[in-house]
Amino acid sequence: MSCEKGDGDPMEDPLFILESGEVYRNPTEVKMSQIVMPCHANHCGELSVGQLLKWMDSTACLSAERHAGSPCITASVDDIHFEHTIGVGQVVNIKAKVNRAFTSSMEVGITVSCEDLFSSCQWNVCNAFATFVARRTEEGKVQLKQVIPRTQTEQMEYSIAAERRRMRLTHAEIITDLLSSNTAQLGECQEYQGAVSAERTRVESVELVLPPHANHQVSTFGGQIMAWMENVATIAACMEVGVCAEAYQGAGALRHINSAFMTFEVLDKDRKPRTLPRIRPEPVDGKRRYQEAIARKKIRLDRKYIISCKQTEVPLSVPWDISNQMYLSYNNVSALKIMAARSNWMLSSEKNKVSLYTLEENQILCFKVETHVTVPAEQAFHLLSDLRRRHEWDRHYQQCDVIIQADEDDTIYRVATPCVSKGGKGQDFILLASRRKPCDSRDPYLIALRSVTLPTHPATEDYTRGEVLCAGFSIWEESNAVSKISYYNQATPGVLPYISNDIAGLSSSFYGTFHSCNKYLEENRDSLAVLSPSDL
Ligand SMILES: CCCC(=O)SCCNC(=O)CCNC(=O)[C@H](O)C(C)(C)COP(=O)(O)OP(=O)(O)OC[C@H]1O[C@@H](n2cnc3c(N)ncnc32)[C@H](O)[C@@H]1OP(=O)(O)O
Repeated sequence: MSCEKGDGDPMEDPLFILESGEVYRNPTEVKMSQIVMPCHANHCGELSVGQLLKWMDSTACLSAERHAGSPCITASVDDIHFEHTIGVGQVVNIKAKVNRAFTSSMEVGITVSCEDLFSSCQWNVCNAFATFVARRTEEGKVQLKQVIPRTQTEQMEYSIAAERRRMRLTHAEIITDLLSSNTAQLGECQEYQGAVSAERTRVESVELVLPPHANHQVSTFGGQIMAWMENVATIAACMEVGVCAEAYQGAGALRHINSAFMTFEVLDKDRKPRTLPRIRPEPVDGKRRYQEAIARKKIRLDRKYIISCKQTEVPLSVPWDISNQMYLSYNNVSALKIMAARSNWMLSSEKNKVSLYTLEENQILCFKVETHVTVPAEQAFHLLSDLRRRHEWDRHYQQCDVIIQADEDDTIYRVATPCVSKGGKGQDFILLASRRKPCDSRDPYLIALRSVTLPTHPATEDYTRGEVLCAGFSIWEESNAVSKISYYNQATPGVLPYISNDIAGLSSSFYGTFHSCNKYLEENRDSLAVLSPSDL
């Protein structure tokens, strides 16, 4: 844990001075601070996670309602990783703001930090994303107003919120696919000596919903339900605890309310993780749950590895497999969105209406080439997203083959490029191309590219294996007939030989290549059938 004194990231500051000089505060931001008292603590004297979830839910609900202007309800909360425990006497600071509104639902970003008042130390505890839905009215489903992102951070969050939504709405499908395609790899339920029967860890609690458990809409607080769930999970605790909440009234039937999977790490007296006894699952359903728990663990680890790591910490090429396809695709698109949302791009040069921008951050050079074409954005998107046609305008794409058509939006290609030095070898790249159409008029069309590794396509002697960390196109519709095309590339050592001359010389083949790109797009502006690789 690092002790950070001070005001934190200026981009995160609620009062932000815009380029126009205007002082800006996010209108949906809600902040709440609480001192942790013994009544909030668990048996270890630390703030109970359930209590924290309650506070987070209340803060986020206020933020959602401030945006919606009407009552809202918690639909779901994405995985949360709690990085630190919080002790009695410490202060919890919770900040929530609406990142993006869709139709009737909105994503609320929540950050929790902890503060020791007497030492002025503060540290991050967790970041979470919750989805709130505006309650239907007599007229039906509510159409929320759009969020207008103003700062760079807000623009990034707005843009990536669409990707997170895509992921959360397909989460159940990922688990099903992983179970059906990968059962053998997930591991069989083995017999272990001293294993504890799963039935022995079962804990049930019945709670009577009383007025203090209700929210201002006089229904049970989502956070309260999460707190009750955390309570039973703590009593049952092994590594992953499945919790199901059901409700009934009088002699009425049980109604499923919510399910959650909580992961606990048990520490020994030296605060080191303890090895826990194995679980012996019950037959049939128990074995299914056991397999599902292994699948979820794999997904959690993939998510943590691929999504939570900082760009600079992830190895350039991540192994691709069907179970992490969704996260790699997310990572691919969100990395490009983050690069595109940066506001500190410097114009290096301009020629024939093609502009070259550079950006240097953490000693990594990124560049952006921007141009306008008289081609509708959707057509440009189709033409540019089929990498097999890129040789028609980019001489670096000597050969390009589809290796895997993962789904309609994700394709893995092998691209071979000519050698750039005398007597040297050409390079080849295994690239994941992820395409996205806009969710609304504030989104561009996107084609994101990054390297992946595939056991079926190892490096060969004939080529040097190159790697792309983050590259791709964003295509904005400027009018029905005109689009703005931006090409981005984060220069890894493998890509540098192709660009260093241009950046230094501020001219030559960049402009040639993008001039050819314009020509290619304009010549194919009216081509009727543009095949996507999946049509093959
Ligand atoms: C995490 C803690 C949750 C709890 O503790 S439960 C206690 C508090 N919450 C509640 O009582 C909510 C109970 N649930 C409900 O009322 C409904 O399921 C809910 C959330 C209104 C959705 O109703 P539906 O019939 O599915 O309505 P719909 O298909 O028109 O969807 C409305 C919008 O909600 C979104 N949605 C539904 N389930 C989701 C989920 N699991 N995660 C993220 N988003 C979700 C859905 O995409 C739709 O969004 P949009 O309108 O297109 O913007």
